[in-house]
Amino acid sequence: MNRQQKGRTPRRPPPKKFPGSQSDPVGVYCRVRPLGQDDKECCIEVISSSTIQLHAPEGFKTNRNGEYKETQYSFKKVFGVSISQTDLFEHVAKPLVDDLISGKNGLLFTYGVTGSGKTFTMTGSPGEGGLLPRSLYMIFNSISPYQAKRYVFKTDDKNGMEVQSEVEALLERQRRDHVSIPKTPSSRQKLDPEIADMIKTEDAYQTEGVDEDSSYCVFVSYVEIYNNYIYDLLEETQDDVIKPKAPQSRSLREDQNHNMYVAGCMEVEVKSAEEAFQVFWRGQKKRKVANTRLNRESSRSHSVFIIKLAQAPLDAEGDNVLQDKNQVTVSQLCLVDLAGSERTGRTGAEGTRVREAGNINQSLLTLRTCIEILRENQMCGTSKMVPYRDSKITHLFKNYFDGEGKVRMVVCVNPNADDYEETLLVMRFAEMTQEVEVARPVERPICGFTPGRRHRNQAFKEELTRKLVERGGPIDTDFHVLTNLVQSLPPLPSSEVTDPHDDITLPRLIEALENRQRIRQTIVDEYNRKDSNMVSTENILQEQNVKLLEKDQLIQSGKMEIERLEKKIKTQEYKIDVLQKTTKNYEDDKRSMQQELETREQRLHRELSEKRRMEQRMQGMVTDTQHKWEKECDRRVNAMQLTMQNKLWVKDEKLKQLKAIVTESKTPGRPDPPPRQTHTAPQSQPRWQRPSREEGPPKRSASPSPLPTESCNKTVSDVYFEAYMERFKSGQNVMPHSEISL
Ligand SMILES: Nc1ncnc2c1ncn2[C@@H]1O[C@H](COP(=O)(O)OP(=O)(O)OP(=O)(O)O)[C@@H](O)[C@H]1O
Repeated sequence: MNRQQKGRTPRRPPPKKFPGSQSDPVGVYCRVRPLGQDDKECCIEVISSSTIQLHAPEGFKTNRNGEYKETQYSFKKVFGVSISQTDLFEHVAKPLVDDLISGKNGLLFTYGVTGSGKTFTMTGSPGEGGLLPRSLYMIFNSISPYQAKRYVFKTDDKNGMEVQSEVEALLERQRRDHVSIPKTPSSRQKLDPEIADMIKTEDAYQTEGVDEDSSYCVFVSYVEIYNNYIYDLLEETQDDVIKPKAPQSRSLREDQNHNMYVAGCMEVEVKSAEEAFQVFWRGQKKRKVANTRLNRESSRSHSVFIIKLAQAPLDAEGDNVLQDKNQVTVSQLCLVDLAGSERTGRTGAEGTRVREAGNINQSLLTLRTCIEILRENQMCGTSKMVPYRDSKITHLFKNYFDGEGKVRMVVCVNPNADDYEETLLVMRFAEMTQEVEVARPVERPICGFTPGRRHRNQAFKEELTRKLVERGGPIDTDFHVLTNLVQSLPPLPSSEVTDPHDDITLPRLIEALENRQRIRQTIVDEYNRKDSNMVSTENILQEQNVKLLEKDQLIQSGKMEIERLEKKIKTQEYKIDVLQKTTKNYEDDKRSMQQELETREQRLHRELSEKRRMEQRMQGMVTDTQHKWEKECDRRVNAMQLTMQNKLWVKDEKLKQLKAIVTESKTPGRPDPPPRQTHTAPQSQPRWQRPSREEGPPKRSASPSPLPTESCNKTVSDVYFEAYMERFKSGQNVMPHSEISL
């Protein structure tokens, strides 16, 4: 990263434009004054026509709070020490004067540390007039031929302007001349030598925006804001030298167009730049006297010089100012020399000085806060309240920031290293200020009269004079013209006849007279021709007037049509907006319903598959249970069959034994059958009686042994069991033991 890039303050994106109207950023210019004789170290370097670089002086060589040793700041334009007052005026104030004459407002203020050259920039010094005298000079240079007579325009004390008739104005002039009403300094009065050098300038700047069919009038006022109180510097006071009256503070009011103004503030009508500057100087002197009296410095108050320009169209004849208050356009240019920005601690200020510094800082801080909030509102689309009312200076200029004209600021810097810290703060604020946008003022409405009225009227008057001359009009006016005419004719030769035979003198005289007669005739013809030309020109002009009127009407109707269409567009846009919102709502609904549908479908699928699984499981269980029951039934049937077979077998066995017994008893010599073993059948024991542990497991009931040879130590049940097993092995039906009953 190179040195230049390192310290560069990052540029922010351009702010948002005003909705529906064009806007311009606050124009911030930087002027670097030359280093003072006693100043040793310089901390500022102009590195391009729009950038300056601040170098930290010796004591600040370490990086504090992450700041770089060099910091760069960019502005609309940076003027180095060699810039002349003329060039500065041309860049900074001339466009504002152009605007003023075109009926638009402007605000120009100088801002900077004490001693940085604010007053030098605004007021100037002898031989080097500042922006203020140069602006006055340009204004009067442009409007002088079109100025209204004194008191034709009259302020109404409510920030409005009234128009008086020529007669009323004349009466007022006479009244002021005879009654002891304080007079404004006349332009013919000799200029104060102190200021003569400041107002004289070779640069005859003029604006092209002057409307020749309007009449102009300039009013100036000059106020000072000290300790957040407004004082009128042009107020006429009958000062008592012994016991001077304390100056009266003025309040701020809002007019019917919501513009702020200083109530009861003196507005002086001026007819020339010299006169206006004289008024300004009177205010300056008053300021100086107040400063001496109150023991304060001029740099501790803000001074506001307001140039108000009233303009009204001439009537249809192009003769007088139109007597219609609504046709008066009032524009104003405020030239503000702000109090020096400084830290309280720096000058070791005490008591009143601390309060002063506090108030200055407070008002400058409010200015900063207002600018910050404005910028935030514009860049982020927020609508935070801008605290204009917190300070008189911001409250007075509220309209400018709300879109009442161009705002320009000249930041003055002293390259002296001692001012480094304060200059840093000033630079930051100034750079931020240029990010604020101010709505461009609207164009003045066009008046319905034909242009060129003033010239036509003047030409008509001249012609009338000439006609009067020819017809022997008023002597005092036409004598001069008549003399000129006679002088322009060739001189008559001498008519003295000394000799009766002189035939030269008379014919020469006759010839000269004939010559004069011819010239006269030519002049008369020329006049007649011009007269007829004039008539035809007037006819053409009248025709053109009619055409212009028609065009004006067309423009008016066009404007109305545009307005109507704009309204329609707005309505349609509103409808589109509503429809878009409705569509969006429907789409949202549709989307949520589709989502709901999908969720339900998924749930249904899940439930179906669950059901199928359940069915399969139930099917399996049914089959299992069926199998089990079939098996059980089979088992039970088999068991029943076995029981029955066993019973049959037992019966058979019994029968067989009985048969054998019967047969043996019939057959002699046959050995006795083995003694029949008696057994204690478990059945003999009652069913409810549990056998005791000593008795051991319940004994099987004895039954007759099928194999008597082994029956000596076997129980009947053992015998049965073995027989049963044998039968089982041989595949015969067996009877479960439990089913055996004897
Ligand atoms: N660009 C410049 N060229 C020459 N001299 C200058 C320039 N700027 C300022 N000065 C001189 O510097 C001195 C201080 O300037 P000035 O009074 O204008 O400062 P300031 O900012 O108005 O101070 P304060 O805040 O005290 O009113 C004056 O003597 C002035 O002539």
